[in-house]
Amino acid sequence: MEKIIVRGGRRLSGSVKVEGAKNAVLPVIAATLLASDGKSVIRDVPTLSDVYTINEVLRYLNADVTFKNNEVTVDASRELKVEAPFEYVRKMRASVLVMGSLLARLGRARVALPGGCAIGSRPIDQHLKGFEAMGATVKVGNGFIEAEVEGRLQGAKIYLDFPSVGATENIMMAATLAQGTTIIENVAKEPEIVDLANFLNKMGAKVRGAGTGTIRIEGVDVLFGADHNIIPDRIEAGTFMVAAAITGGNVLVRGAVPEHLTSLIAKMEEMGVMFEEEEDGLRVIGPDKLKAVDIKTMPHPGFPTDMQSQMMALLLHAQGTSMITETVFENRFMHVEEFRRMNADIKIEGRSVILNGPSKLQGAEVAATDLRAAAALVLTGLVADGTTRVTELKHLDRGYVDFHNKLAALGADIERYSEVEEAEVVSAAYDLNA
Ligand SMILES: CC(=O)N[C@H]1[C@@H](OP(=O)(O)OP(=O)(O)OC[C@H]2O[C@@H](n3ccc(=O)[nH]c3=O)[C@H](O)[C@@H]2O)O[C@H](CO)[C@@H](O)[C@@H]1O
Ligand SMILES: C=C(OP(=O)(O)O)C(=O)O
Repeated sequence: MEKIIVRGGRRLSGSVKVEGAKNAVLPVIAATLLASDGKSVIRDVPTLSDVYTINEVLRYLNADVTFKNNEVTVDASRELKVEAPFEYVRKMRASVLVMGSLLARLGRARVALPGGCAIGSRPIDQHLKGFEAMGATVKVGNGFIEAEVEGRLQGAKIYLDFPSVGATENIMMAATLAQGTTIIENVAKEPEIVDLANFLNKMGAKVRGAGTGTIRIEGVDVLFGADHNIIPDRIEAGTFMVAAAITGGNVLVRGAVPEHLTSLIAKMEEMGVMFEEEEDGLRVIGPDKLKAVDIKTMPHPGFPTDMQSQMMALLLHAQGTSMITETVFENRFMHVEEFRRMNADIKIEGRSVILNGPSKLQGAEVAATDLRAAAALVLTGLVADGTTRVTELKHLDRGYVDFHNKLAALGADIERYSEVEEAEVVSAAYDLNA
């Protein structure tokens, strides 16, 4: 088992570079399947386990995929298979994003049912509702979802019950090759949706309105491979913003796009954190004392649920009582128990948590319950008294490249070990003391 070991008490300073966005690159790679002609070249791709997984899914589907030097090349011009099996979908729910592309290109797609995960039940009914509106027959059975259409998908008017990111992306991809015009209403407005629409348009699609509440897609007959640079990861940027603020540090987050981070910056400013926009990023200056604030997660441009646990770490360190309300996922408070192991004064009340700060945080052995919780526990370790050991790092590796090394370069006292290596370090320390 691998662990991150962090000792609290250092102020962070210097600069850190943000990677390409995980949540943008996964749908973009899924969209490359739409091209029956030509290669796609995707740049600024982060070396994350989720990227390796989506590449494996595409290879299984018979696309030719290479990944080196942060560049993914996909040639999907060969005959493709229609099925994404459970072994991939289990590893990463976003595998379900190949469904729209396969259905549009082949008229059929068979994808293992994703099931729930640590943050909620996460159904995909809105994705399927969209495919059905476009003329597909959808069947669920034997652990698979199968969608099929005779001839081509047909343009349709689709209203999403909730602005789901994945449903917006899957339906948008399917609609690019449909016959006629598709209008999707109440869509997600996340920057990653805009990035996907930009990529689809480079492939020859006609997508308008991404970033607003209504997207209009005029179907075309064929799409081609295209080149694309992925946008910077706003959640990774936000995580380093919290790292700077929690330690009272001064850090330049290179590549952070302030317009993608409006709600987070506003909340952190309310807490007393200062920001300076610089040419290549955003400087974050943490105050000596942070003020308590209330937060409610919402679809973009509201406060992102993917920053909820990192913000919890920051609020534990603030003066006074705060409330965080999670409205996007019904079960995204699994990390609360782990924070309690670090002496956090925090309680769950329905869909909210109440935090009393500043908690006298103590180092402890804690286990990551999901990707963002992993980062949040490390952030808490940066200010806890003593040593914190964070395990279950498979979650962290889904979304952060070299997290501990980036923090160490900013001055954090942090290492990552396998259990065997840790035992060696401890015994070497005993030898030195002997
Ligand atoms: C790979 C990726 O981009 N992941 C992001 C994406 O996940 P994902 O695309 O799965 O998130 P959605 O926006 O679809 O889900 C939001 C909410 O809608 C519900 N829902 C969704 C679809 C559906 O058909 N039916 C339904 O009820 C979900 O259960 C959840 O409660 O957006 C989330 C919300 O910003 C982020 O936390 C994830 O990091
Ligand atoms: C929840 C997340 O991702 P996913 O949708 O891939 O599980 C996340 O990035 O925080």
